[in-house]
Amino acid sequence: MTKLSIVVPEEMLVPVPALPPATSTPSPPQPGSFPPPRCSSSANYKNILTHLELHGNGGRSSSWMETIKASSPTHVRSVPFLPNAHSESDESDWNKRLPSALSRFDEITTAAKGKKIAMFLDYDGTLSPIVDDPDSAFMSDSMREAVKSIAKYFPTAIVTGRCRDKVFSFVQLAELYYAGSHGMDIKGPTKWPKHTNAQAKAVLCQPASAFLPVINEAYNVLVEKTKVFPGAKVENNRFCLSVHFRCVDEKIWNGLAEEVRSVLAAFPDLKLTQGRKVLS
Ligand SMILES: O=P(O)(O)OC[C@H]1O[C@H](O[C@H]2O[C@H](CO)[C@@H](O)[C@H](O)[C@H]2O)[C@H](O)[C@@H](O)[C@@H]1O
Repeated sequence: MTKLSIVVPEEMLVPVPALPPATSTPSPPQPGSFPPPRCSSSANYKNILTHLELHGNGGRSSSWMETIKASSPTHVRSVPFLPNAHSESDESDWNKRLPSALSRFDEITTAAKGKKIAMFLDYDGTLSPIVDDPDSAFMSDSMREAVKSIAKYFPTAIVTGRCRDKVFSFVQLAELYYAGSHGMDIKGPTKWPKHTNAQAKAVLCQPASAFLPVINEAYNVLVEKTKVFPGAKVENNRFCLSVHFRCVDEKIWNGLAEEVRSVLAAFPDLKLTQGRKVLS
C-alpha cells in the first residue's frame, strides 16, 4: 500500500470493538432483478481465497470444481472452509494454526507495543455478508461504526477485489484507505483522523491504468459470451473483472469456466484467478 509513518503510542494500544457479525436483512426479490429466484441461500462466512490458475487444461476441471465447492459452499455451514478442508478436524487444525485474534488479545497488545499498527480489512464476507447479488452486499450500520472506531486509532484500509468507488459507496467512511481492484487502485483518506500527521500526503496509486482499454474490451466480450449461462453476471471492477457464478446451475460451471478461459486466451495481458464463486 503506502508507507505509513505513524507511530502508535502505547496508550493507544487499547482494545478496539470486536467487529459485529456481517449479517444481512433479506429483501424480497424484485421482478427481473439479479439473482434469478431459483438461487439457493448463500453462505455467511469469511474464507481463504484460492487463486487457482485456470490457464491451460490437463484434467483440472474436477479439482477446480472441488476447490470451488469447498471454498464457497452453496449451503450455509456453521464453520468456515478451507480449499482442502472438509472435516471438523481440519477445521480445528486451521483454528490451531490461525487462532482468533480476539482470543489472544493480550498477547497481541504486548507484541504490538512500540510498533506501527495498521488495519487491513477485506470487504465481502468480512464487513458484509456474502449475498447472491454483488450489488446488494451492504454492510450494517453497527459494522460501519466498528470500522469507524478502529480508524480513530489506526490507519485503516479496505482491501478488496471490488471497484474502489463501489466499495466506498458501501462503506462511506472518508477516513479510510481504499485498495480496490485487488490493490490496483489505491486511494488514501479524504478526511484525516486525529492520529495521522497533518502533513500526510494524499495517496492515489493506479499502476494498471494503461490496461483500462484492454480490460474494457475483455468486459464487453465476457458480457456477450456469458449471456447463454443463466445466472452468470459480469462485474466491471475497473482494473479487474469478475464473472460471478454463484447463481449459475452447478452443472454448467465447467462450461462457463471454459468459456471465460477461452475469452481470456485472446487477452494475454490479463490473468485469470478464482475467488468465492467468482472468476476474476
Ligand atoms: O476481495 P473481496 O472484497 O473479498 O472481493 C472479492 C469479490 O467480492 C465480491 O464477490 C463476492 O461477494 C458477493 C456478494 O456477497 C458474492 O455474490 C460473490 O459470490 C462473492 O465472490 C465482488 O462482487 C467481486 O467483484 C470480488 O471479486
